[in-house]
Amino acid sequence: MKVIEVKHPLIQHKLGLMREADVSTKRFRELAKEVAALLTYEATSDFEMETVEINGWNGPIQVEQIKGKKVTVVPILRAGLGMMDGVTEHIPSAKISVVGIYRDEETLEPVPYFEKLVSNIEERIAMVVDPMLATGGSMISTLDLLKERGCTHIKVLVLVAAPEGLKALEEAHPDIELYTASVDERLNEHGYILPGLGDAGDKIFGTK
Ligand SMILES: O=P(O)(O)OC[C@H]1O[C@H](OP(=O)(O)OP(=O)(O)O)[C@H](O)[C@@H]1O
Ligand SMILES: O=c1cc[nH]c(=O)[nH]1
Ligand SMILES: [Mg+2]
Repeated sequence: MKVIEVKHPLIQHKLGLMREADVSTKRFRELAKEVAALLTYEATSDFEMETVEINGWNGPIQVEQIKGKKVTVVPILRAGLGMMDGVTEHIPSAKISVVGIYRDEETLEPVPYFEKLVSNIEERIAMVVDPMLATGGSMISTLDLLKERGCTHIKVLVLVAAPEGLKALEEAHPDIELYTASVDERLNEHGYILPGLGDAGDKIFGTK
């Protein structure tokens, strides 16, 4: 599995602001979107290009365009919705495939509850977004589902990843690429990432 921890100053600065204990819902939501947009910039840097001829102001010219597969963004409900607009800011034509999974607070096991994928998803690059990769269970379950539906080209974007989650994801899905703003230290005894962000879903939706 290719893990890219993006150390760009804008990303690191914004992530630092998100870690403030008293960050407001509004600010957290804005920053989640901004960091997602910056991760998208990095995650699309290997998209294949082709030269095409167009009519320029002074006659025919050759320009570079992105070639080949189209994109579907896959937000994992709920918290993944907080990153979705950051991705579509740069890829406005992307179709959206929604996966609903929550993590059981006692067992930490993923519980799937919703799925609405675009048709012909196998023809698209899937860009899966979720702010937190903790045990990795929710992401592994999502990627299991996407592969069952035929996806072969998957990029994962998370704001913060725990080493434990990265290890589990590597074992389950070694073929994917993961982009993150930070590989944090560890999980605590309740499965929360340290130093982490706290409960990202609650912070984005204001449910606490
Ligand atoms: O790697 P894991 O151990 O599976 O944990 C990470 C998951 O937990 C959070 O979702 P949560 O279950 O809190 O749902 P929510 O987005 O609705 O708040 C987070 O957004 C991830 O989906
Ligand atoms: O640290 C964590 C772990 C799981 N889910 C979150 O929102 N935060
Ligand atoms: Mg949550």
